Order: sequence, then structure tokens, then C-alpha cells
Amino acid sequence: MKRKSKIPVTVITGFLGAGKTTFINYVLQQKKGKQFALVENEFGDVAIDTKLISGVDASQMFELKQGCICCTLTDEYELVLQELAERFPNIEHVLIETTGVADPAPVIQPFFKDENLAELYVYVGTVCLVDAMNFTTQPEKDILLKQLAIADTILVNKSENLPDTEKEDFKVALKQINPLAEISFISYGKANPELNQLHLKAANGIDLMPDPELHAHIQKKKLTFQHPLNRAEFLRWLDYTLDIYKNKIYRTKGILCFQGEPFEYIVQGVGGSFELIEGDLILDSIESQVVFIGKLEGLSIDF
Ligand SMILES: Nc1nc2c(ncn2[C@@H]2O[C@H](COP(=O)(O)OP(=O)(O)OP(=O)(O)O)[C@@H](O)[C@H]2O)c(=O)[nH]1
Repeated sequence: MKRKSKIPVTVITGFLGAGKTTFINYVLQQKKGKQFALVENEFGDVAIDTKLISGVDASQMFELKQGCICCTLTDEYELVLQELAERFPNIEHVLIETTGVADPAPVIQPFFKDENLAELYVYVGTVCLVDAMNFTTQPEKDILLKQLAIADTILVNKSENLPDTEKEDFKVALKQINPLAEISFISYGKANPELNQLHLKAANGIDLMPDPELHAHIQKKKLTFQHPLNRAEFLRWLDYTLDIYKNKIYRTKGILCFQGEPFEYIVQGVGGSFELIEGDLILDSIESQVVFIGKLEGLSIDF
């Protein structure tokens, strides 16, 4: 049976123990009746823990067969997702939970690059869970920073005992890493973000925070253009720039106006890949803006 529309895909990331499973369980409980499929894999573990995931039919759960999603991603990933869409035409939303130590970029990029997947699915954003109790002491900071930089929504979980003043400090610190993401403080995963529109929402608020002290590891750069861009030239430049800096630019997001085109476009990039999504009709502002987040020190990013 051919599907009528593409299946939205939301990626759930966050460091080990941050509360990803707790959050997913909460979402599934809140949205009972909606057909979710969960693709997850646990490091070195083959069996899915069905007890943990309520609300999802066990037959709708798929798991990659080997270890960690980030280092073993091969054709298998694309095949699992294709099979999922074909075998379960009623699925309304796919959640992909990365392992706590995984870089989420390779999980997202196939939705931009793989034609078969792009026909079946639409990537709608990433939620990153943060552990409020252990954030400062967490090891593997690089992976954590990348997870945060890629996220459209950051949920600071386990924040039930966090005083308001500390929440403010926390927020400022997170905004320095990712000024585009929405940030909420929650406990026991109780957050109900609109899982469908995460990245479009984030693209609306592209203003960068005043940032006198750059984060030691992550920087961001915003390019603004007052005149409509030449589509072919700009995309060629963007493609080239993201390709040469694919390990440095974690995330790209922007709103573009092209010469002679009535609609604006939202550009959404993770690592070396990006996609363009047609946005609203251009009514007044013809300004284009693109923000890059990553380890940008010393990079030449200028169109
Ligand atoms: N105190 C407190 N504990 C929480 C909260 N949310 C989750 N936990 C607990 O934290 C532990 C880890 O939660 P999980 O949801 O399994 O975390 P995870 O990110 O899926 O963990 P991994 O899959 O190992 O990466 C569990 O024991 C949860 O019960 C919270 O808001 N506050």
C-alpha cells in the first residue's frame, strides 16, 4: 500500500542516563492511540527492552542489529527504515533514540542524502535530554556538546530540585552552546514538545544571544544578506563549505530568499549534509540569514 504522506521523524538524543527513555515513555502515554514506531539501539545489546516502552506495539519496534548506531551505521540503517515504512503503512511518527554516547549526526544525515528515505520520511527535528544533576561532571564532553548543538529542543531533565537562579545560569550556558534551541526545565521526562515542527520553529528565532564570552569549545557565526541570493551559486558554496568542514560545523540553520522566487526557504543542516524546505510566501523582508554552530575557530565561512 502506498503511503499518502511522508512519515515525520524525530531524533531523541542526550547523554547516558539523561532521561531519554523516560521522556519517550511519557510522550507515548500522552499520545495514546497515535501510531509511533521507535527505532533504538543499545550499545552492544541486541534485544529491545519492551517492558520499558509502553504504548508501542512490540511488532512495531525495530532495532539495528549491531552495537552503537554511530559507528555501525551502514546500509542496514536505511534498510530497516525502509522496511519499517513498507511493512507498517499506518505509522504516523518515527522516534529514533540514539545511544547516550552516540553522535546524532550520522543518524540524521541519511534523511537528507538517501533518496529512498527522503521519499518516505521527513526529518522534523532533534530533542536533546540533559541531566541537570550531572551536567557539569559528565565525561565525553565533545559528544555532549555535539548533541546539544544539533538539537532543536533541549529538555533539562531531573531539574525538580534545581533552584530558579541555577536554572537561569544553566539556560545561559546552554544558549551559549546552542542559541537556536528552545530550552525547557522538566522532571521525569514530562514535556510535550510539538514533535512535528521542531526545526521550523527554531528557524523562526534565528536571533543570536549577545555572547561576549564565547563558549570555550563551540562557536557560532551568522551570515546576513540584504539582497536575494543567487540560488545556484549560494547552494554550491554551502555544499562545498559544509563538505570541507563536515567535522567542524555541527549544525546549520537559516532562512533564505532567492532571486526571482516567491517563497522563502529554510535550510537545515547537520554536519556535511543539508536540506532545503520551502517556507512561507515572502511578504516583506527579503533578508537571508544563516547560522553555523560548531568548532568554528579558524574556519573561513564567508559567501
Ligand atoms: N531524580 C530524577 N530521576 C529521573 C528523572 N528522569 C529520569 N530519572 C531516572 O534516571 C534514570 C535514567 O533514566 P532513563 O530514562 O533510563 O535515561 P536514558 O537517557 O534513557 O538512559 P540510557 O539509555 O542509559 O542512556 C532512571 O532511573 C530514571 O528513573 C528525573 O527527572 N529526576
